[in-house]
Amino acid sequence: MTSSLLPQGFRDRMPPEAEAAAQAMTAALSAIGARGYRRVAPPLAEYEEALVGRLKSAGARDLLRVLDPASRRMLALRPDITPQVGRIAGTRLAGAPRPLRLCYAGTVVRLAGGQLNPARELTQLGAELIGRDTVAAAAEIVAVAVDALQAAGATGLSIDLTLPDLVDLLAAGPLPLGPEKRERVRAILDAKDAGALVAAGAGGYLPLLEATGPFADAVARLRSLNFGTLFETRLAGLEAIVAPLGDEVRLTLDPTERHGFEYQSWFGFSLFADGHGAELGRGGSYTVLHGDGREEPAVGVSLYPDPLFAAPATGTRGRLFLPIGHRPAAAAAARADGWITVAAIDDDCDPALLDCTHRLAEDGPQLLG
Ligand SMILES: N[C@@H](Cc1c[nH]c[nH+]1)C(=O)O
Repeated sequence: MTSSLLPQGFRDRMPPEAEAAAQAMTAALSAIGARGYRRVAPPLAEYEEALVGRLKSAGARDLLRVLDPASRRMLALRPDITPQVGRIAGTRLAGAPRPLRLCYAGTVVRLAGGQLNPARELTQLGAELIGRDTVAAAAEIVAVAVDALQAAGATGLSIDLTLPDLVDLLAAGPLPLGPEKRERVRAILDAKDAGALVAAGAGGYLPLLEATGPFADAVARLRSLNFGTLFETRLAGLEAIVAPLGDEVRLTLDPTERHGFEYQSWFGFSLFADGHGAELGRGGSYTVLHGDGREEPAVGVSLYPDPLFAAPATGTRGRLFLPIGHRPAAAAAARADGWITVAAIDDDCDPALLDCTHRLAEDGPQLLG
């Protein structure tokens, strides 16, 4: 039925999913806020060029556009809130002290759904740390992401790390490649196509394809390639970023993964949780462009928590039916105690049909028989 009422990739969120979503979003945002991130709320639509112009190497991909009759200009619905936060940091908050910590939550819209997830409207919430992209800044963002996902109810987290600009780093040093060849080699590595790599004359990059998997093993394998000090600095950086995490977060490394990391620079990561095949978040280091051409380093994370919300909201005791003539003070006390109350409006109201689990009696809530 919805499919005929709503465009493909858009859907209604219904109880209990919508309730679980609201609750989990609040919990995740307060976990981020508790680490000093101030909330910003940029608009759903902007001028198209403003949406793509603020992050270095962000392309005009994936935009759902509308012609605005008022300004006669092209507007785009935001596919990602990070560039908007970059715009705010580079304009209104250009003079604010650094590092600048900002967080956000809202809806983003894609031109087309992904292979795994056909949704075109997604909830995105996240945190951006602007003014630094050091190992310490990245470590904080990873910790914030873990806190926020756990607050939203995710368990069994795993993080897949990547080095988005690895090809540029190696091409300028130990594995020389002309600029014209780099894009091709990046695409081949992304597709993990060993044959094509050799055919493209970039056989030196082959060991990178094998250095994928559990973090410690993959780092050891990469380290043994002896690609020079700059590369070694990157590996040590990754180790320092994840060192505080402890054993409860599983770690993997896929050094050549670039899909979804179009504007990230030296560091990128994706987040997963038990029971959910789809990625729950993604982040990394990037560059904010200011109006005067200045570039500023930043690191951040965006969570896409929709898959977590299929579970019913937790932390409430149940739905308590309030019969006609109940004492309002008793009902208020029950709500304060975590009950959801559903009051009878007239004698026709049936507690079972109203999804109630309990009824408010003289001596308190009673299980409905
Ligand atoms: N907004 C990016 C992730 C990100 C946040 N900050 C830096 N990178 C995404 O959704 O892919």
